[in-house]
Amino acid sequence: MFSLSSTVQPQVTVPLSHLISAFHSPKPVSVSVSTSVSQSKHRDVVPEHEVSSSEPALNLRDLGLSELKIGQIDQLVENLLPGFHKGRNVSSHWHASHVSAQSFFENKYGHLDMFHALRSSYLFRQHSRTLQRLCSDLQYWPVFIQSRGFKTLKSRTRRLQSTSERLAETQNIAPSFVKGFLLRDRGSDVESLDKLMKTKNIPEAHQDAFKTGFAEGFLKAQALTQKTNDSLRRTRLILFVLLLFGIYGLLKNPFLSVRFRTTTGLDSAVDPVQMKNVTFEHVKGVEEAKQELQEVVEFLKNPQKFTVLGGKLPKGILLVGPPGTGKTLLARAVAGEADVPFYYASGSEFDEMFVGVGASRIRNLFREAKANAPCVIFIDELDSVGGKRIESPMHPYSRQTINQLLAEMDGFKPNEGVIIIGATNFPEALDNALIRPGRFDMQVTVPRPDVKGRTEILKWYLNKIKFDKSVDPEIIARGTVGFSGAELENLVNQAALKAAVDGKEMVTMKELEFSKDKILMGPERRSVEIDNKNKTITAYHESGHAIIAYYTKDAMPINKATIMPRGPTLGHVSLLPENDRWNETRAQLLAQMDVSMGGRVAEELIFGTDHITTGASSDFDIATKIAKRMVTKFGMSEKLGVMTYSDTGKLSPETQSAIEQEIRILLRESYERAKHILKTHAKEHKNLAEALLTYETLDAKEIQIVLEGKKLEVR
Ligand SMILES: Nc1ncnc2c1ncn2[C@@H]1O[C@H](COP(=O)(O)OP(=O)(O)OP(=O)(O)O)[C@@H](O)[C@H]1O
Ligand SMILES: [Zn+2]
Repeated sequence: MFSLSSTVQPQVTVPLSHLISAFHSPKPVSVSVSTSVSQSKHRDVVPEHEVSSSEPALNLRDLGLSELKIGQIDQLVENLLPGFHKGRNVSSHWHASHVSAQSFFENKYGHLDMFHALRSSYLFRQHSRTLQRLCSDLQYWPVFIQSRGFKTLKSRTRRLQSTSERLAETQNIAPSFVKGFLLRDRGSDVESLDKLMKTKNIPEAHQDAFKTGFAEGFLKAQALTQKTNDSLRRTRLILFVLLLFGIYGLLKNPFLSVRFRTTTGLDSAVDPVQMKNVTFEHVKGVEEAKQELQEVVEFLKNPQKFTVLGGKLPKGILLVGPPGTGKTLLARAVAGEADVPFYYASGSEFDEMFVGVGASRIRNLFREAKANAPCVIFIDELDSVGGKRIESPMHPYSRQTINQLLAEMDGFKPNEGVIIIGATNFPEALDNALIRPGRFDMQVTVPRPDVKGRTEILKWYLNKIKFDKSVDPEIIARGTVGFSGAELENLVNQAALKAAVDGKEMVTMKELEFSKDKILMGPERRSVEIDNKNKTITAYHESGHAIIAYYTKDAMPINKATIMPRGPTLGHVSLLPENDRWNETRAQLLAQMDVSMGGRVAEELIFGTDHITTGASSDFDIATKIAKRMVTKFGMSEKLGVMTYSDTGKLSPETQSAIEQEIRILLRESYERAKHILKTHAKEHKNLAEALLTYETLDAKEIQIVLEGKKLEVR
């Protein structure tokens, strides 16, 4: 029985739409008019169009409803669409063509095609409310209209195609939830129902009831499938929205986006770094470089001013200097002073193993920069991208990358407002094409800071921490010859850390000295147990150096003496030049040799020739180097004259032995002078060694107190 009780009805709303789309045959009606009439009788030969015109019946059979009695179908439709039958005969402008189609149906099946009405526009006009209500849950209106469209277009052209092809077609064009229904193996469904009734020997009288029951079950199953499909669709939609949000978030988050971009490689974008907070004020001890870059700042501030006068500024500026001297900082300061975007790139970023990636990164960088001119592009480690174009398996595509860089630099006019600043530690490694006029044609040297520069840098970084009034940055600056800005910053930072570890409130000279020694000679080795004998030898050895330094006129002033093991040494004496030495006199060089000799002389005098140690080897290294340079480079040997001897290995044996002879004499004389001083100041030597054994480390003032024969205050 087709009982569409109120409890079943909600479920029926689902298959109704199926029924509608399945039964819907919206091919142009005029076609079916002309063909159906003329060929409807030839059953055995089934021409193309007849298959089409019988499509509704096929669909009915799909449901196993083909043999339902008219009365039963009426009942079903009445239950689905109350009042439907009353309005059936209302004419519409489509009506005429429907009649012919209907008459064909009638000829074929012996009854009227009730469901035909369901498909007509008339139905919607008359029963829009009811249908709307039925379909509202899952919004079938659009679905219905859609299915109408695709059927019209496709069904006519592929009628003779095999079933499998049809299925494939259906799969492509049908809305997903209709597919399940359409894909059903039509023939087998019908057969199985008919077969079932035969095999079960169902009597004629009960066959109707059986079919009704079957149809009911079918409708329920369809409802269930629809529900499942629907919730699946909803889940998919939610996942899709979540995915979209995820991608959006990924692109918005700067940290993630950077990572994302670097991994995408080819189309990686470049973001400028605005460096408003970095100005020339932040870069200390490189006054000349700052002055040279000042005009670039002016240009970036006002490019028109330069263009009007016809002046041309360099496109590229090469900052040359050792690591950590502030090249990056200077470039940032240029952008900061001019208040323009700063694009940072490191040469190694362009050095890619993959073809074209490096070149494409350069392209992106310049494209972005040009769009945001005036601006500064900074390429750190320029030598790793712009090095001499040597083919190497490690950098297979470097040639491409550097060619791209050259092309980009040629690609814009000098006054376009883009300034490229490159930095390198090895200018000689750069490709010549890069440093010719029109590319990096301006070179600015950024040297290691001198004592004044170092003092300024130390003051600058000391001002960022808490430090004691007694701290004299100049003393530290004098003891840190050759330190770069970065190393001095590190020194101050290490001192602050040391003070914090020791629980001090402020950084004093002690911490600064400590961190200086740590950087110069490695960390202290407090845990090393040194026996008293070795400690004593070390104390006399170091005191020997200190005594010579103290009593030799041209030696550098003493800064500190210690017998605390540090790095590879057991102790050391540090001397401070009053100033950076640009030149050294003969007397100063000899004094340095004498001070070096002091250690071994002390060992020999105190412990005897048999007890001298290996500890003086590095002292002799220093002394020998000085002596050798005096003879072969500085023309300071009377015997060998004012002449330089660069490659001593290629010299004649006589000259070689003459040089050796001279060096030996210089060293022996130095040794003798040191011996003389130590013999003369044996008492002071002993006092100093004992003070070192007691206090381990003595600074310049304490050394002076001891050597003057006064007593040290107990620390
Ligand atoms: N002249 C300086 N004045 C102040 N700070 C400096 C100076 N030089 C270096 N520094 C400090 O050291 C840090 C590192 O310096 P920077 O990166 O600019 O050196 P660099 O010359 O570019 O080194 P590299 O050649 O290794 O890239 C800077 O961020 C800054 O804190
Ligand atoms: Zn020594």
